[in-house]
Amino acid sequence: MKTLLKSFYFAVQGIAAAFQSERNFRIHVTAAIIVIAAGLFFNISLIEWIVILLLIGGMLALELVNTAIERIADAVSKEFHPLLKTAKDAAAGAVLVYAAVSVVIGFIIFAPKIIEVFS
Ligand SMILES: Nc1ncnc2c1ncn2[C@@H]1O[C@H](COP(=O)(O)OP(=O)(O)OP(=O)(O)O)[C@@H](O)[C@H]1O
Repeated sequence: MKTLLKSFYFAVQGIAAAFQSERNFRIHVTAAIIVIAAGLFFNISLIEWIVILLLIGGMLALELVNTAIERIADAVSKEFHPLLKTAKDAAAGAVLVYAAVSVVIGFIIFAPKIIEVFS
C-alpha cells in the first residue's frame, strides 16, 4: 500500500514538474480548461463528453511522454546525435498528430453548435 501511494506521489510530482517546466504542457492544460468550459456552455451530449475527455486525457498524457523522451535524450547526451534528433522529432510528431486530430474532432463537435448560436 505504501509503495502504491509512493508511485502515485511520484506520478503527481512528474505532472507538476512538467507543468512548471513545459510551456506546451501549460498551453494544453489551458486549452483543456477552455474546451471543458465550452462543453458546459453548449451542453454537449454524454458521448461528446466521453470523446472530449478521451482527447484531453490522451493529449496531456502524450505531452508527458514527449517530455520524458526529451529528458532522457538530454541525459544521454547534449551533443548533436542523429538518433537523438530522430527520437525527439518522432515524439514531437506524435504530439502534433494527436493535436491535429483533436482540433478536427473539436471542430466537428463544436462548429455546428457555434453556428446555431450565431444564426
Ligand atoms: N542532442 C540532440 N541531437 C540532435 N538533435 C537534437 C538534439 N537535441 C535537440 N535536437 C533537435 O532540436 C529539436 C528541439 O529540441 P529541444 O530539446 O529544444 O526540444 P523542444 O521540443 O524544443 O523542447 P521543449 O518542449 O522543452 O522546448 C529536436 O526536435 C531535435 O530535432
